[in-house]
Amino acid sequence: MVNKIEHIGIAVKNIEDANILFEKMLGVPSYKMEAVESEGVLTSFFQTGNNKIELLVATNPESPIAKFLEKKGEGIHHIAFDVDDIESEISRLKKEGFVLINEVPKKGADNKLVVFLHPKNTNGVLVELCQEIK
Ligand SMILES: CC[C@H](C(=O)O)C(=O)SCCNC(=O)CCNC(=O)[C@H](O)C(C)(C)COP(=O)(O)OP(=O)(O)OC[C@H]1O[C@@H](n2cnc3c(N)ncnc32)[C@H](O)[C@@H]1OP(=O)(O)O
Ligand SMILES: [Co+2]
Repeated sequence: MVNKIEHIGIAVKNIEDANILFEKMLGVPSYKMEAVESEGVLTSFFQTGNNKIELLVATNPESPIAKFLEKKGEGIHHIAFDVDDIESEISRLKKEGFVLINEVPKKGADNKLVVFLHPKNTNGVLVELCQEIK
């Protein structure tokens, strides 16, 4: 079951500047900054009500965020959904014909297991599924 939107990922060039901007915009400070080496990203999370924003800056030139910024500039990078059982969602979505970028869940930020669906058959939207690590 795909539940609520877990976070919206936004690619930024400078995380310090973006933190200041989003704190002004949302009226709350970032509650957590966390590097995810495997993705070559440093993340910064904001929460307003039930909504989360994940700011992402590249920590190396091979990072997907570096490539995205080069190609498209700053902006919305992905939409993440909360799921109860990531393994069953993987098999369900594969049966539905979606292309998974990683078929084995990997450790994401904010204590989650994550997989990504390729934007080529999601109407151009990079979709992430997140399961809370209990
Ligand atoms: C996991 C930590 C954290 C968390 O929440 O816990 C994160 O969210 S980390 C986020 C960063 N990690 C990822 O994005 C992993 C999944 N992404 C990838 O594997 C790649 O970025 C991929 C496969 C989506 C694209 O990589 P590729 O090397 O193929 O780049 P191209 O520029 O050649 O793109 C191919 C094609 O896809 C379009 N594209 C790329 N990125 C996006 C995007 N974010 N949203 C929509 N579309 C995207 C790109 O425009 C190309 O389309 P084309 O029509 O061929 O121009
Ligand atoms: Co994310």
